[in-house]
Amino acid sequence: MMDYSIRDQVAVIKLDNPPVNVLGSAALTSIYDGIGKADRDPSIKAVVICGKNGIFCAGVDIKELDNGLHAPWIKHIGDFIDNMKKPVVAAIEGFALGGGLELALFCHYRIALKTVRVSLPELQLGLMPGAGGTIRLPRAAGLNNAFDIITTGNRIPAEKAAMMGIIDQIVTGDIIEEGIKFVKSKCNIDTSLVCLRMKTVKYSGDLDDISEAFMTKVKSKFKGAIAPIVSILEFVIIILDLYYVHLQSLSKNSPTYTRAKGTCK
Ligand SMILES: CC(C)(COP(=O)(O)OP(=O)(O)OC[C@H]1O[C@@H](n2cnc3c(N)ncnc32)[C@H](O)[C@@H]1OP(=O)(O)O)[C@@H](O)C(=O)NCCC(=O)NCCSC(=O)/C=C/CCCCCCCCCCCCC(=O)O
Repeated sequence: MMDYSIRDQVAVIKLDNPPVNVLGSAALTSIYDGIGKADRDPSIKAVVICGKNGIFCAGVDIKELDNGLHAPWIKHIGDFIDNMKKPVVAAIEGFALGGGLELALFCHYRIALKTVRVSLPELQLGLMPGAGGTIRLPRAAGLNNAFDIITTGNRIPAEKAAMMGIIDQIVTGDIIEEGIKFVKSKCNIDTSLVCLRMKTVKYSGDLDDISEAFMTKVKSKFKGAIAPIVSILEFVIIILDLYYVHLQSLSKNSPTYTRAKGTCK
């Protein structure tokens, strides 16, 4: 499910679940174990996560979702990386889709070949991007881009993703070599400064206007399946309301305040 190797004090965790490196229970366990091993090993200075077979990852194994994925749930990997002092880079080729993009967003950095496509297609499958996509994508790409990517499921080419802030660097050549070179240059960086979860969401305009506009768009697009879509979007909106930072400054009459307050425990 995963190859673990060490190159020049960098741990290389290579997903190996042919043909498209989906994340089932066994793959998730091996990634979690690999990251833990790299973190505990004092000789390791940084980590590269990449995929075999010319693809980073096609997401969570849809076939396993019916039966329920077993621990460690993908979010545990994100929680672990969030607290790591050693930098972790996702070295992406092919596709990073759904949980695959969410795994990449857990990492401190993302580099990609020009031919890469990324997306969060969960909504089209009746799922929500519940492995951190709703939290991290807006922090990488800004609110409008994130809503657009989440609600359309469109595959975003690498260069556009880089302009949005999802990809840190486009590279050519061998993606693993590039990953090692890149992450070695980040060994002295305070990872908490590049941890997406710690960042605030950039947006321009009024939060209520932005969210209502997207809600209207989604309602018209998913006719007949409004309830789950709306609840997914409500979830996204509530996260984006940034209660910790933003709630205090909202007018008590704002719909955003009412919605967030009612849901925030
Ligand atoms: C573009 C592709 C990747 C490749 O295309 P191609 O080369 O043409 O190959 P294919 O023929 O399409 O595929 C080859 C085979 O692989 C199978 N395949 C592909 N993708 C998957 C997949 N994701 N799962 C299973 N199997 C897959 C395919 O069927 C072929 O098999 P076979 O040869 O026919 O047998 C292309 O394949 C493609 O586009 N794939 C689909 C990509 C996709 O849609 N990905 C998204 C998957 S969903 C996901 O990732 C979801 C993530 C988050 C889930 C959240 C769930 C809800 C959470 C609840 C919230 C509450 C939790 C709170 C917990 C807490 O707080 O703690």
